[in-house]
Amino acid sequence: MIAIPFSTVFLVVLVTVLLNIFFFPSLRTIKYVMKLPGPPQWPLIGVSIELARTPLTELMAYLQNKVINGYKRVAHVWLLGVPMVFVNSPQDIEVILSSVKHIEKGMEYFSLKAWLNEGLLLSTVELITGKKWHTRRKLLTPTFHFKILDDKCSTMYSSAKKMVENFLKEDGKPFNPLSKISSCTLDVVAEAAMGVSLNSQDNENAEYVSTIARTTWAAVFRVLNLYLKQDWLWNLTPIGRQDKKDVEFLHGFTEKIIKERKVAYHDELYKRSKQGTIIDSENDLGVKKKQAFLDKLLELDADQAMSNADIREEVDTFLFEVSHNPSLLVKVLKGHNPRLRTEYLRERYSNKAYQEQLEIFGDDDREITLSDMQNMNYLDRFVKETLRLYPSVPYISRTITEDIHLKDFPTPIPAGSNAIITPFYLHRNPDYFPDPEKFDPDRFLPENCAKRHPFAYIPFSGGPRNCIGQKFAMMEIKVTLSTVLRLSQIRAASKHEELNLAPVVILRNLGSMKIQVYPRSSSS
Ligand code: HEM
Repeated sequence: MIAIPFSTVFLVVLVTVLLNIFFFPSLRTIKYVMKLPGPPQWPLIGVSIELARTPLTELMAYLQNKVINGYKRVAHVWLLGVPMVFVNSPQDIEVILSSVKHIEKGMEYFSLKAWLNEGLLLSTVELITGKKWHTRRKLLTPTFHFKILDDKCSTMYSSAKKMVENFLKEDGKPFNPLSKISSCTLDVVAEAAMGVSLNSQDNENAEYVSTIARTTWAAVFRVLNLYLKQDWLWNLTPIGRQDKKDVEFLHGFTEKIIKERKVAYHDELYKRSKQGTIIDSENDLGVKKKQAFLDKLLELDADQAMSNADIREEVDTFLFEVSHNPSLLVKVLKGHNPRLRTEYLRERYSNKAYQEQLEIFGDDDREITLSDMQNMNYLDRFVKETLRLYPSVPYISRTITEDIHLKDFPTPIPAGSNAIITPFYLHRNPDYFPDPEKFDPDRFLPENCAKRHPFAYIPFSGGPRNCIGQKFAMMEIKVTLSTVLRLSQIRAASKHEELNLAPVVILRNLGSMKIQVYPRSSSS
């Protein structure tokens, strides 16, 4: 038997491990990235060790010190061989986001893949047909048309009303509203986009909401500890094993929704065919009817244009996106802003927003309509300003497949790097938002917006891969806030200092965020 020296075995193991955990960019990418500005760091390993050690709640401050402050345009850091290029100015961000070339999502999104697969958020351009994302986006865009949303006001209003009733059951005692808001949003999206009643507000789906929170946390943990990228290594860890179970649970939940709607859809189809009316996409006048999201997918399923797995990845993606709204609503309700503190909602701003509701509805407790919403100009600015300070997507990333040449900038951002945009800091750029920490809805008066660069404010991203659900999201937020303001009064019960923001895929508060809710009397 030939004796293999221990040093050779050690070397082979080391190389295998390195090959599994390290990324190897091309020499050309390395050459150009090294020419870009950036903080002092180890070559290629970069900030990997520091990042793995940084607690989630300190991550935003860490990024600010490392790659935002002092870098008006571009800064690079390395993460286990991955070149991360932070792009900080609206002019340069526009070049990336508005391009049809740079639409491939960044490397970091791999950690959501097991759950969301090739749904719209993560899907890229297919190698063979070059079409996956384009085809799906084109298909799904009409399902968020305002004509479809028009019918959804009523669903949104009754869910919001139920949420306020649940708030009021707390009898004015301090409580964390997140789970109640999440259940309300889940119900709205399930009903409005999928045609399924979930009754989450009666506490039936609390596990789904908490599992999403755990899965997104695990996804961020994995990116920060990038040596866990390989599935075999990830599945060896306790967090990885729990994550696998969670993803199975989330998939089971969506499959149940699809199955339920499928039965109802085919029943409807059967009834119509018996009555001699066809359930197709044209109305009596021969005008193309807009279909809601899940029905559109089921129609394609019936035509065998989409498989069960295709439908599930889209439904998973849309249900995941639901988690943006609760995170935002909590921030609005809690009113965490250093300048305004606990009096924020009760006093100046909420009074203004409430006065607007009074002007529209008076004492009438009727449902809200789309045309009411068009008159809520102040509420609109209020929500936009909240999204400026607390964009629920604080970090956007793209894999760069072709060099990007920025205007008046000596070095290209080379193909093979990851371009990163941070709306959280972009929205705090004093060149575009003077005194950036000040909460001031009037920044969004038309005359003030007209002067601003269009890519200085991008809570819903921009360009071809912007948020497909933004009209739906804005509508739901406004219906919910209008209902909350009309029916109740809110006080923040925890202090601004107790806030602990962390980018857990979306921007979450890991600190305390209790509120107190009282009925709105006509005199208040
Ligand atoms: C306050 C609420 C929301 C905010 C701030 C928000 C923000 C965003 C942002 C910034 C992106 C781009 C992400 C990236 O490029 O990595 C995005 C994408 C997306 N959003 Fe939203 N979103 C919200 C609510 C929703 C809702 C309610 C839905 C669906 C019902 C939705 C569906 C999507 C989808 C499918 C994409 C991927 C689009 C694509 O890549 O083509 N979003 N969203």
